Amino acid sequence: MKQPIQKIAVLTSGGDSPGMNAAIRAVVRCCFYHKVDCVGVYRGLQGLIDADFTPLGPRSVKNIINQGGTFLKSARSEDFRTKQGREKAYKNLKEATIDALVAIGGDGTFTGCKIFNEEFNFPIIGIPGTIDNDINGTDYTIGYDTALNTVVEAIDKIRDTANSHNRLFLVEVMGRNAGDIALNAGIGAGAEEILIPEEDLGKDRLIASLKRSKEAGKSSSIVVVSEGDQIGKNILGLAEYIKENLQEYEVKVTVLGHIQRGGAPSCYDRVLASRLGVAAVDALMEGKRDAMIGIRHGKEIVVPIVEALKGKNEIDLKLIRVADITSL
Ligand SMILES: Nc1ncnc2c1ncn2[C@@H]1O[C@H](COP(=O)(O)OP(=O)(O)OP(=O)(O)O)[C@@H](O)[C@H]1O
Ligand SMILES: O=P(O)(O)OC[C@H]1O[C@](O)(CO)[C@@H](O)[C@@H]1O
Ligand SMILES: [Mg+2]
Repeated sequence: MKQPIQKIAVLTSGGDSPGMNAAIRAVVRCCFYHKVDCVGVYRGLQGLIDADFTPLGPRSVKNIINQGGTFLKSARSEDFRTKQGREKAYKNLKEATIDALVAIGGDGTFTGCKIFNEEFNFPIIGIPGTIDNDINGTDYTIGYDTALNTVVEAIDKIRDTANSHNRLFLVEVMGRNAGDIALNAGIGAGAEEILIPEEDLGKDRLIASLKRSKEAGKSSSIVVVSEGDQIGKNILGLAEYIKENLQEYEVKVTVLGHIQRGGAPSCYDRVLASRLGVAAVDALMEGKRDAMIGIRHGKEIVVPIVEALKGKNEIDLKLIRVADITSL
């Protein structure tokens, strides 16, 4: 018979994302609700290897629902990629009498957790926390909505100056290999063109489209470029290409960078994080293992971790059409 869970650890791993604190808070308070102990792990999976643990109670997580970043800190751990590192992590978990783990992070974090579970049969539930929205089995990841709002606000400001000077701006946004941020923020900010890894626009089509919009009477242009897009990977090179092939505009480049990962979480992300945090602990208490809690059609769902790792949610092709039509 399985031992009942008496102590749950929680960690945040990979790139931080707004709402991670709200998720930790929900996990801690749901542990309290179930009368099980909760332990925070500092610096993600690396903290398991270094036994960097701290006890957490409901009051340890006061006043953090509105804070960006993660008070438990995050890390990208090279050690956890090694068998030796993971053995140390397991030994530390056992010594601290921790029975289960809630891991808040992205696809890399879940990959590490899946391997760890296969090796040591250790109960883990994942919560998708990444601005990239690049995880299968959940409509949204924690931090994505806030990042979208940050990007839209920034592009709105760029639009003001682009308009005043009749300029074309290339705005690079994050998303690793996923175009979700670029596509949705691009539509929200009224971008003329959006370059995403899921659709190969090609440089010639881009130039032709920008020429058309100039001829249609537009005085400025915004091109949102996903960092993972093939022709956008070298945004400065792309700017040079546009300068050579489109004399109509003065071309400028803005790389939004890590501003997209910071800031107070939106209400949507706070609520999402709270729901997924509670559902993660509930799932562990119900005996679920090796799974991720996602949100699908507005409802919390339990997704096997292997499913969550089957690539990302497909981009909605209808959105590309919406972007094309609304930028005419
Ligand atoms: N194949 C793997 N084996 C063991 N551990 C892994 C593996 N892949 C990733 N990890 C662990 O997960 C950590 C986080 O992964 P990664 O840096 O890809 O971020 P993420 O969780 O995908 O988040 P984000 O993409 O939002 O930054 C890695 O630093 C590493 O410790
Ligand atoms: O600066 P870092 O932490 O290496 O990571 C940057 C990457 O992390 C992400 O922000 C996701 O957290 C990606 O969009 C980006 O490619
Ligand atoms: Mg990732």
